[in-house]
Amino acid sequence: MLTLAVSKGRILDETNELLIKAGIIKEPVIEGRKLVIEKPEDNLRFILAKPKDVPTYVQYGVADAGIVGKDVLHEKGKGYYELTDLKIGLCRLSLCGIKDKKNNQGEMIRIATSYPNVTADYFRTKGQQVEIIYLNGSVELAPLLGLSDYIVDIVSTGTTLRENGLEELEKIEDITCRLIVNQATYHLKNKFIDEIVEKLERGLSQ
Ligand SMILES: Nc1ncnc2c1ncn2[C@@H]1O[C@H](COP(=O)(O)OP(=O)(O)OP(=O)(O)O)[C@@H](O)[C@H]1O
Ligand SMILES: O=P(O)(O)OC[C@H]1O[C@H](OP(=O)(O)OP(=O)(O)O)[C@H](O)[C@@H]1O
Repeated sequence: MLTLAVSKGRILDETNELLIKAGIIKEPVIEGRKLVIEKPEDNLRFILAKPKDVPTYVQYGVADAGIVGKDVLHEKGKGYYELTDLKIGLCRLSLCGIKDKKNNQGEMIRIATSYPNVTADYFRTKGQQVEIIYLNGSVELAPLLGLSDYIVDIVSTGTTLRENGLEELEKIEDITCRLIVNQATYHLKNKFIDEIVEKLERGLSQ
């Protein structure tokens, strides 16, 4: 039996589609109030977790493996093996700001984001000092209200930016979901993990 932590919310439908296509499960994992879902017929148990918590469950070994976006992994660091790019949950992390706005020279730039580590890495690489303001969501509000000069956030269709008079200035990275595996599980249940990876890769190429 393998325990798989999957992300609740917007990527669950695509996750189900891929797991079914790969022949790993027969019926979808349904998001309701039940958070642990047993699928003895597939020799699997699913944990429905908040995306940002998936790496924690895997790192501590209460889940053997997990499916979660690269944005979360980049932000939360290591402690697990990242095995497969699942090519679902496609979006990008970008630096965005108010259309055509110029900043005052010489002032420290403020960036609002839910991704403070990714943002800090990005500006460190550029050699630019910035002030990072953490927000949980609706980050696009920050430049509109004068809380920040820019934001670093997920862009998918670009609708949220457009509807708020913002523009994408620089893409930081493309995001897709990854299969991550607990390090001990990887060694102890190697055959099962290899089988899952093989099935996923076959599912992806269909
Ligand atoms: N347009 C998008 N906006 C946000 N996340 C997206 C988008 N497209 C794909 N994703 C992926 O989905 C994940 C976020 O899923 P979701 O929005 O359900 O979680 P959340 O941010 O925890 O939600 P909530 O807003 O309820 O706190 C991201 O980590 C990212 O990998
Ligand atoms: O380019 P788009 O297709 O408009 O998608 C991007 C938006 O979607 C996400 O927000 P979400 O809906 O998760 O809400 P949040 O702002 O509360 O995180 C993200 O943070 C952007 O705001």
